[in-house]
Amino acid sequence: MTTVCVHGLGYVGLPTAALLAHNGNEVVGYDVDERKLDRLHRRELRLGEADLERYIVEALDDGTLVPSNTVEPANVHVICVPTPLDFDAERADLEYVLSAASGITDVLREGDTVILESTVPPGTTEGPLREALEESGLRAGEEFHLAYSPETVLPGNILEELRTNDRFVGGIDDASTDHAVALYEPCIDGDVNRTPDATTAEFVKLAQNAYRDLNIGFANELANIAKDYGVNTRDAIALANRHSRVDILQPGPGVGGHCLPVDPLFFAHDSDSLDLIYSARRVNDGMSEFVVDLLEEHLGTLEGKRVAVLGVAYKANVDDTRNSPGLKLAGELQQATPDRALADGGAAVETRLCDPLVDDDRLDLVSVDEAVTDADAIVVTADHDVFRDLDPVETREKMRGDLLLDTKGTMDADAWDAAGFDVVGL
Ligand SMILES: NC(=O)c1ccc[n+]([C@@H]2O[C@H](COP(=O)([O-])OP(=O)(O)OC[C@H]3O[C@@H](n4cnc5c(N)ncnc54)[C@H](O)[C@@H]3O)[C@@H](O)[C@H]2O)c1
Ligand SMILES: CC(=O)N[C@@H]1[C@@H](OP(=O)(O)OP(=O)(O)OC[C@H]2O[C@@H](n3ccc(=O)[nH]c3=O)[C@H](O)[C@@H]2O)O[C@H](CO)[C@@H](O)[C@@H]1O
Repeated sequence: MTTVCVHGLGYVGLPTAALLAHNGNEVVGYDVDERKLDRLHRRELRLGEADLERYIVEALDDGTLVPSNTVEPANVHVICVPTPLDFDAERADLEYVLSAASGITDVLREGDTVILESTVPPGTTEGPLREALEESGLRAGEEFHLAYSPETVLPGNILEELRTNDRFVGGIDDASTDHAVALYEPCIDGDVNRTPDATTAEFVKLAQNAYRDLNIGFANELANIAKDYGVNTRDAIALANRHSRVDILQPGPGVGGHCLPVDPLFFAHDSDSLDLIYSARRVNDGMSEFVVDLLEEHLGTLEGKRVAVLGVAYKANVDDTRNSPGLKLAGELQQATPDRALADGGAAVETRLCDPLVDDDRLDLVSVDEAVTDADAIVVTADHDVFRDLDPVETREKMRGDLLLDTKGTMDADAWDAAGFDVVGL
């Protein structure tokens, strides 16, 4: 039986640990966060995906997955720790990866395999990770195996994608690739593809996320252009996509999450050749300003207006607020009343934030009812099912104004229009 130690039990590591545990491996899940480990021991999982929670609990209950606050010796170490962007330095912060590596050096044995799954700049596995692991005194490629295999699951559908997505695996040599492929192949229905080396695998992961960011950026730019021509962007995109070689994504209030707004910039680590990638980032980041301008245009002025922002999760039906477009929009609305107007006795715009999926004491979140009561406008910034189910007639009765700005194109425009709303989209 293969023993595996998974380092980092977050959105990626915990499901991965369960997948490996369900497929004949003895898995220890190591995390530095004691509260997270306590919650796992108590079976308190709040992942928002019921099938995934059951799957993880099964592995915990049958003892094939054991949470631990110490790094354990294992045949395979899988690293799934965060790789945030240091926004000021515009560089990936590799601190967590290097600290995971340093934990592994204490237990690494000859013949073991280390696989990095975190999203990283090209060259990380061959460079800083290898160097950190060799502090153990063992040589990568000669005494232990080292590979990179990115995770590509889509939050909201993690279990299904974990089992069925194709994977790609790049080792620092053929034997390392063989060992990593052997770990994943029995666990997934998708193909396990070999890349020529670890750096190519790292590059491919960034290319996928940059491509998606660019495609959304194109849709967002179309939304800006369509406004100038009085064209409905979503209708136009649907028609354009009827061509078999066109596949444009959807506009929105910005690109959130911790992957698409971050990962494309990792390409800049050792390259000055980024251009489109920066443009897409600029367009996507500019969408909150576009939405503020739309609101102002339709409300006449923002001064003294009450705006209900529905959705602070970064996308539909998840609880994750990292780089949330809804929060960014609310922040920009707060800044939108000019100091001059305030000095003249004008009132600031009031925003009420609402997201029934998010449980975060640091945010001043209110119920949908509280958010819409006496509001002048609703801005929908996340396409949660729970918002789509709102009754437009009842909502209209509670409100002071009649503007529905649906940045996600998720509400039934005809029904809201019939209930007396001024329905505006992107
Ligand atoms: N969430 C996703 O949808 C997704 C998808 C694909 C790839 N990724 C990438 O996977 C990586 C992990 O992302 P995530 O969303 O799971 O992060 P996360 O923040 O949800 O979880 C990371 C976990 O690692 C733990 N940790 C930090 N340092 C550690 C250490 N030295 N040893 C052990 N544990 C440590 C943290 O306590 C945390 O529980 C990132 O590189 C991310 O870009 C994420
Ligand atoms: C290549 C790819 O598929 N990568 C995925 C991505 O996962 P994600 O959850 O970050 O991705 P999205 O669902 O795209 O959401 C991001 C933001 O874009 C907004 N959006 C989306 C579609 C659209 O048409 N218009 C929009 O405006 C949306 O609202 C949200 O704010 O990265 C993960 C980590 O690397 C991957 O594992 C995962 O495969």
